[in-house]
Amino acid sequence: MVEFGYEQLVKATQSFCPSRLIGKGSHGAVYQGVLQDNRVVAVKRSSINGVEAQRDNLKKLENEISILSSLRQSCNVISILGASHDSVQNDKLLVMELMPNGSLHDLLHVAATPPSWPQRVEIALQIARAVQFLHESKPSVIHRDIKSANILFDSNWTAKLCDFGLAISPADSLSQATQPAGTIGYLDPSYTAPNKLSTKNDVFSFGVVLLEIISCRKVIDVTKAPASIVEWAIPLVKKQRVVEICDSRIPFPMYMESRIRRILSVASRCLSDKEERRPSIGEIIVAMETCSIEPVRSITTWNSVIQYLVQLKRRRKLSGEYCIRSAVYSTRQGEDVNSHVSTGKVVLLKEMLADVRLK
Ligand SMILES: Nc1ncnc2c1ncn2[C@@H]1O[C@H](COP(=O)(O)OP(=O)(O)OP(=O)(O)O)[C@@H](O)[C@H]1O
Repeated sequence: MVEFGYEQLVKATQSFCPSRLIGKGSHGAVYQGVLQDNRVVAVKRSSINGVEAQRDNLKKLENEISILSSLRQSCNVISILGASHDSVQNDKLLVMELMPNGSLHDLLHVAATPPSWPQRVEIALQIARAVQFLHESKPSVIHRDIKSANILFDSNWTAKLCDFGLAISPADSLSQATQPAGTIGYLDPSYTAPNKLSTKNDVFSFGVVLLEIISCRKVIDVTKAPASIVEWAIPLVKKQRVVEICDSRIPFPMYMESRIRRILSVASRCLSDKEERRPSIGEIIVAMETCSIEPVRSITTWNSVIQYLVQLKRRRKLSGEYCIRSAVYSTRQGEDVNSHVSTGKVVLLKEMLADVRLK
C-alpha cells in the first residue's frame, strides 16, 4: 500500500473543494481526486467539512484502511490504492479506486430505468463472489455492513463491495469485545452480543440484498405493511407466489422464472431465523452459479436472429410486391412473367446473403 503525502492529496482534491465532494457517510466524506499521474481516484476523509474528526470516525477509517490493505485484490471488492495521515489536523485519508457509476441502492431505487433481469442476476452473483472472497480469505473477514448503498459500480458496471468501516476479522482478539453493529433493515436479528459474531451475519444481510434486487422494494418501507422487506417477502416465497415479489416495473421474464425462483429460495435460506440453517457463502455460490445467465453476447445473438427473421418476413412481403410489379410490367411489355419473378428472387437472395455476411 502506498503512503501518500497529505499535501499531495490536498492538491489532488483542490483542498477538499465542495465541487469534488462525491458524498458523505456516517464516518467521513468521499471526494474525487486527480493524482499527479492523472489517475482519477476517490479519497475518503475522516473529518467532515474540516471539523476535526471524531475519535469514532477516525477509528472506523483506520479500521477500513487496515482491513483493505490486508486483503488481496478481488474483482468484486473495492481496491485500496493508499492512505495518508496528517498529525497536525489529526486527519486520515484513504485513497481508493473511483466508482463512477453510483450504488446499487441508487440503481434500484432512484434510476429512471430499472435494471434488466439478466443484469440483476449478474449483480447478485458478483456480490456473492465478494462475500465469498472475504469469508474465505485467510484470516477471514466479516463485512458487517452489506447493503445496497455499499455496493458500487465501476466504469464497466462491475459491482464491488465497499465501505469496510465496520469490517472485522474474527481471528482478531479485539473482535471478542466489539459490540454488534450494522444497518437497520439488513442487520441479523440474532447478532445481539459480541460473541454472536459470525460469517452468518453477512449471509443474513446478503439475503436482504437479494430480496431488494428482485423486488426493488426498500428494505424498510413504513408506507407498507409489513414495513420490513423480510416479513413481506418470505411468506410469499414460501407460498411460491414469486411473481408478486418481482419488480413490476418490468415484465416478468418467463424464460428466467426458474432462476428467479432459485435466487428467492437462496434468499429465504439466508434469512432463516436459525443461524445454523443458513447456507455458507460457498453453498450460496454453488446454488447461484447453477442459475447464472448466459453471457450477454448470446442474448445479443438471439436478438440478431429475431431481428433477422423479422427482416426476412418483411423482405418476403416486399419480394411478393416486387414480383407482382415485375409481372405487371412484363405483361404490359408482353414479356415472360416467370423470368421476372425468378430475377426478383435472385436479387432478394443476394441481398439476404450480403445481410448475413454483414452480421
Ligand atoms: N470509491 C468510491 N468511488 C465513488 N464513490 C464512493 C466511493 N466510496 C464511497 N463513495 C460514495 O461516497 C459516499 C460516502 O461513502 P461512505 O462509504 O463514506 O459512506 P456510506 O456508505 O454512504 O454511509 P455509511 O458509512 O453511513 O454506511 C457514498 O455516496 C458512496 O456511494
